[in-house]
Amino acid sequence: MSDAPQFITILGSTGSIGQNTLDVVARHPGRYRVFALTAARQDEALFEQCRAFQPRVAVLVDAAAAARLRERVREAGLAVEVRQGAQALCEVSEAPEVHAVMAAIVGAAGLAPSLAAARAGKKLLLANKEALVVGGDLFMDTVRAGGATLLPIDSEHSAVFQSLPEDPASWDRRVDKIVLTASGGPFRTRAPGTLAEVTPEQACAHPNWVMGRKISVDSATMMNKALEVIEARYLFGLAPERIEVVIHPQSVIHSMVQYRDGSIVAQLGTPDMRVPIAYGLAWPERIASGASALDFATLGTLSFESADEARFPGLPLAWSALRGPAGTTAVLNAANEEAVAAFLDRRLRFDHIHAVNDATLQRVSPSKPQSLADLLALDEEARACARQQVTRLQT
Ligand SMILES: NC(=O)C1=CN([C@@H]2O[C@H](COP(=O)(O)OP(=O)(O)OC[C@H]3O[C@@H](n4cnc5c(N)ncnc54)[C@H](OP(=O)(O)O)[C@@H]3O)[C@@H](O)[C@H]2O)C=CC1
Ligand SMILES: CC(=O)[C@@H](O)[C@H](O)COP(=O)(O)O
Ligand SMILES: [Mn+2]
Repeated sequence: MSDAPQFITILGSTGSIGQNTLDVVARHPGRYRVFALTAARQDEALFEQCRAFQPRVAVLVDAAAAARLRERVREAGLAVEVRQGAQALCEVSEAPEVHAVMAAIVGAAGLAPSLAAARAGKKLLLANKEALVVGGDLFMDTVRAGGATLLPIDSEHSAVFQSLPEDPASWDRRVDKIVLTASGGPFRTRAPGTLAEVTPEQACAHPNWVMGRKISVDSATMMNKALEVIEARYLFGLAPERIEVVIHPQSVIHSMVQYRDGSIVAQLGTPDMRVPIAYGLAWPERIASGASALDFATLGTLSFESADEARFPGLPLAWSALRGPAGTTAVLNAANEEAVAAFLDRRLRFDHIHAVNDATLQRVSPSKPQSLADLLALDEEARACARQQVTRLQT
């Protein structure tokens, strides 16, 4: 590495992953500088980050929030250029000064700027799993064509990446299967018959991780793991049947790779996203993350169980969507985003999230998406269908 600091764009800097990324960046001021910080509408939080990290650019998607931030930045005399709108997210992802882009927007809204970073050949640190679930092969083709370096930030995929051999060309030959661990979420032992009554607050109370609301609900339905199976399929190129899920309630083993000879290599650690973030930022080096290491003397029992399909009916949708025509995973993602938003808004029962996803998959038939425009059109078609299902289930 040269001595000059590397410039980083953090998409979704006000979120859980964004804040953890800034925590790691702050520990290494000589190594990293912030080029751009972005958010949807939280101008107060973004202003505080601008004061602390002095980025060159700050982006807000919401116009009124951007106007407020521009005014605050001017009053404070900060040398930060404030830009507004979704196109500005792509501009700060592909800017020539930028070395790495942390993709930490939640949902399909992160697809276009992630693709912009990939096309521009950046080091792309991918937390935004929905972007890959929607983009699929087109996403991976863009990474290859752009000469980008794609590093997974999702804890399970970082664990798999750390457990795989260095040479991707040998993965298919040497690896038997990938085993993703799942916590089982807050309702792992709750009677399935009572899931109709759970509240957004209960669903967001993850047992091991502090995360944004959307992914927390996904963990509670195990749709997070379904999205992660799809994410693993595209990242690592193994057939879907060679990707398994096991419930491991302690979230200490972050995932595993089983080799042809029966050996299993795993990555372990305390549940702290600063570890995969620091790994991705510094790869192939290792830098301090701020996380504490495991203490085996006090760790206690590590346990494992299989996922009950009656309790978690969304999990098998990962494999069925991967078996469907190209674009099916984008339909599943769009339905789930709409269903989770409706649940968080108290317009949909928790156990109806799966009903919306399943019904949307049955009603929307994708034709092979060839471009970002095709994907966005498919995403919108599936959302419209999912919204109809939400309305149907309300009445
Ligand atoms: N949190 C975690 O520990 C983990 C998260 N991930 C993944 O990382 C991604 C981010 O998750 P998390 O940090 O929890 O999410 P949060 O909800 O905490 O943060 C989301 C960020 O994205 C911004 N944002 C939301 N909608 C838009 C939009 N339409 N356009 C532009 N920006 C937008 C938000 O801005 P604003 O604040 O203004 O709303 C915020 O900065 C998700 O894909 C998630 O699945 C993966 C593994 C672990
Ligand atoms: C931290 C992280 O990567 C999350 O995706 C986490 O894994 C969620 O936990 P579960 O989905 O296993 O409950
Ligand atoms: Mn994860």
